[in-house]
Amino acid sequence: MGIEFTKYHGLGNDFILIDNRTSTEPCLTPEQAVKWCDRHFGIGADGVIFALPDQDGHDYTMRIFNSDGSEPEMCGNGIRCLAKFLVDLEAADANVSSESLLPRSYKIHTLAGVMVPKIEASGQVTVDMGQPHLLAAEIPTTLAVADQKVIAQPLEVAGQTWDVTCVSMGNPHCITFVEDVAAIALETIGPKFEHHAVFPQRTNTEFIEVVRRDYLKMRVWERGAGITLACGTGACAVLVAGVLNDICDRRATIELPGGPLEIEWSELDQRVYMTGPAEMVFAGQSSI
Ligand SMILES: N[C@@H](CCC[C@H](N)C(=O)O)C(=O)O
Repeated sequence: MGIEFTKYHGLGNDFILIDNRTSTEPCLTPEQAVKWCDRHFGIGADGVIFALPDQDGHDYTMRIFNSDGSEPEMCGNGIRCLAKFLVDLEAADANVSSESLLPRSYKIHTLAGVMVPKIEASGQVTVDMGQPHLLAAEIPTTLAVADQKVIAQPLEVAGQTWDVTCVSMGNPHCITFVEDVAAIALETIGPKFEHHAVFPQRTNTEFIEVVRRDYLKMRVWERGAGITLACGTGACAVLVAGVLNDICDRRATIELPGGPLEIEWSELDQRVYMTGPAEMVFAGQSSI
C-alpha cells in the first residue's frame, strides 16, 4: 500500500494531487516529490499539489512542490486542478456526482494569499488571482530600485539584449515580447533567465508574440520545472505586462502550447481573472 494520488492537468501543465486534508503538513518531502514527478522513474508531472485543511477561516490550503522540489508561492493551472479535485473529493464523500455540486467556488489559502477558483457548470474554472505586484522589490528583481516598476527594461542574456517587463502574481515572472515565438531556443535560453543574477529568487520566463491586441502566443520556461505546456500565473503576468507596454487589451486570449487561457485584468478592482479547463487523468497509489 502506498499513498493515494490523482493526476490532473490544465492544458497539459500536469500535477499529482494528494488528499492531505487530515494533516497541516504535506505528506511528501520535496525529495519524494522530485521522484514522483520524474517522467521515467516516477509518475511524471510538473509538480505535486497538496490539498490541506483550512487555515485562517478559508475552505482549504494549497501547497505545491515544483518537479525540482522547490516550493512556489502559487500555481494558476494547479489551482484550477485543485478546485476540480476538491469537488471530486466532496462528491465522493457525499456519494453524489461532481456535476451535481456545480457551480462551486472555494477560498484557497496559498503562500501568495487567498485565491478564489469557481468551477462553472460547464466544467471551466475561473480563478480570481488577485492583484498583480509590480514593484522591483515585490518581484523580486534588482533590475530597478526597490519601489520602481520594471517595464521594457534592457537585460543581457546569452549575448543578446532583451526588453523585459517583470510582474509578480505571487510568484516571479519575466516577460519579453519577440517577433517569432517559435524561433526561441527555450531549452538553452530559459535556464539563463531563470538563474540570472538580477532574480534573487529565480524567475519564470515568458516569451510572447503579439498576434493581435486580444490574442497573444506564449512559450514558457518555468522556474523549477523547465519547459511546460502552459503556465496560468505566467499567462496572467503576460496580460498585465502587455497592458503596461500598451500592446494588448485588458482582456485577451493567451495561446499556450497546451491550449488557450482567457485572461482579464479588471479595470474595476485591478484583479486578474483567469478562465480555463482542468481535467482528471488517472488515479493510483505510489510508495516511491
Ligand atoms: N505552472 C504554474 C506555475 C508553477 C510555479 C512556478 N514553476 C514557480 O516556481 O513559480 C502555473 O500554472 O501558474
